[in-house]
Amino acid sequence: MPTAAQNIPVRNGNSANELSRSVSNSFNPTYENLSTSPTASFSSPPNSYGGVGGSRASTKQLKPFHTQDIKVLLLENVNLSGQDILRKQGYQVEAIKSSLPEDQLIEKIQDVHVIGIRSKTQLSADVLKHAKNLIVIGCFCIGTNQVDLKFAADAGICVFNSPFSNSRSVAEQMIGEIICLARQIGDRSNELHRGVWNKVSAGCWEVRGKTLGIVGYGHVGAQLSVLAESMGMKVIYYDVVNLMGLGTATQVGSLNELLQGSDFVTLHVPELAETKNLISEAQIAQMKNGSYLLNASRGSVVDIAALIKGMKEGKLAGAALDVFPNEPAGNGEHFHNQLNSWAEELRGLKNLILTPHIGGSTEEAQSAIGVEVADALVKYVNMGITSGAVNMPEVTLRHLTQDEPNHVRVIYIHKNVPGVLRRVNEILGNHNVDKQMTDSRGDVAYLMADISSVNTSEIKELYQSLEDLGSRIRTRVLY
Ligand SMILES: NC(=O)c1ccc[n+]([C@@H]2O[C@H](COP(=O)([O-])OP(=O)(O)OC[C@H]3O[C@@H](n4cnc5c(N)ncnc54)[C@H](O)[C@@H]3O)[C@@H](O)[C@H]2O)c1
Ligand SMILES: O=C(O)[C@H](O)COP(=O)(O)O
Repeated sequence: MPTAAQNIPVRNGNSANELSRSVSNSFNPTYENLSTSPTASFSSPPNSYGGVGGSRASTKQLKPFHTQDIKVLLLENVNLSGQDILRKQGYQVEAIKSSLPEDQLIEKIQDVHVIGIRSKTQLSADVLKHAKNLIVIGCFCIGTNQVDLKFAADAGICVFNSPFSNSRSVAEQMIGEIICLARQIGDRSNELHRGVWNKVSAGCWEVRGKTLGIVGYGHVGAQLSVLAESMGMKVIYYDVVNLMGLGTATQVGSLNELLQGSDFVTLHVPELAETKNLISEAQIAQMKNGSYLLNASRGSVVDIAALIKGMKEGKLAGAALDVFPNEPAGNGEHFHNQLNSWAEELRGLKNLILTPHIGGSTEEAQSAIGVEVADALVKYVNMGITSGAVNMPEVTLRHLTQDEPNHVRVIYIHKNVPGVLRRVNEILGNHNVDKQMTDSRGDVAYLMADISSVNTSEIKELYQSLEDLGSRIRTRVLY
């Protein structure tokens, strides 16, 4: 088995590197040569990568093929911490600061193996169907609503995110905004920036003793709950799941109960069909007169026309919006009616804090997310490990060691239908299956097996036999 580029026979005057590149260019199983490996070379990992479990000295680093062939596209200014991890693997990394218009995204996604995005880039089925080589998507953020997770799973594309690394940052922003709204600090600051001294106390309040109503008591909501209580606020929350309240926070039985009892309402639910316009005219009508509404979840969760009405009528004393139904691809002067029809009207409202989706935008959060998601991508690309995946079963195996030179790791993503394991094990059965794990999630199942005593020619045969099964979604053989 070739274990390094220099061991590969040189054909047609090509250098070993050129050869290894040419054999591994096609990553998609539907392509000739393709593969995820039968014809590929093994390259030693850079020192940066510690692998999974066990001591570094004994771990055998698996690579799907020559790392230089792995193309990674990172959009939306993914933090350098993540870019560095991927570059140190030797992958080809292109990093772009903004998201891309759909036509450019489709063009670029066609030949990448890995894509990293944040909340803005829409990876719909229409886009993903062009991604012929894509094996994995990294959402360098919490939300994954921007990705068609089902389409991706059915196409054998694994999706990872960072479930909580920016939760604290969002919670702290909420605390800052709650105080700013209660004291009208945004308006006073804007006035003074214009040269106007306007010292008022009317309609300005302490937050101590006021009730905060949190809708969605997950990672962000729970962090916020603790911070708010420490400032002397009473916390109630509404969630579709029964959850234990932190401190003295109390769960209420309905959204209306929360709206009726809160001085401040903050929204921390995911974007779902059920959360679209969760807060509209009828819900605002339930809120206390002179209360405040804050949304840092997704733009679809609040009906903005209803919010504008509530603000103009004085039902709401203030609001803070960090997210919007349509958000620009990058930085610049974009917040006008062409983007969202009510933008100018919003800009004219008093005691309304508008922020450009920065809830998770802190140095701490972005650098932690960069490391977390890039690590998950490397483990998936190099070793097939799906721990933390949001659309595939979570499957992992103890690592192979240097003492196991003729072992290969087989990954078989397949339709979750009866009889597949029997057929796969018939194929693997000519070898010793050292360890194996399989799990399913919905229509898709993921099998990982380490088999021993496999020679180079057998790898291709093994691969082809698995590819020929009708249940196949994607086969990868790593060695
Ligand atoms: N503004 C930002 O920069 C920023 C940063 C992080 C997260 N977010 C958004 O905030 C959302 C929440 O983040 P999180 O980490 O707390 O998510 P999470 O998954 O930990 O928590 C979400 C909670 O909402 C609950 N929920 C779901 N549907 C609900 C409904 N209809 N009514 C009430 N509760 C419901 C869930 O049961 C869960 O407890 C994310 O999905 C993301 O869209 C925004
Ligand atoms: O889903 C998230 O984590 C937040 O909405 C932040 O998204 P961003 O990384 O695009 O700022």
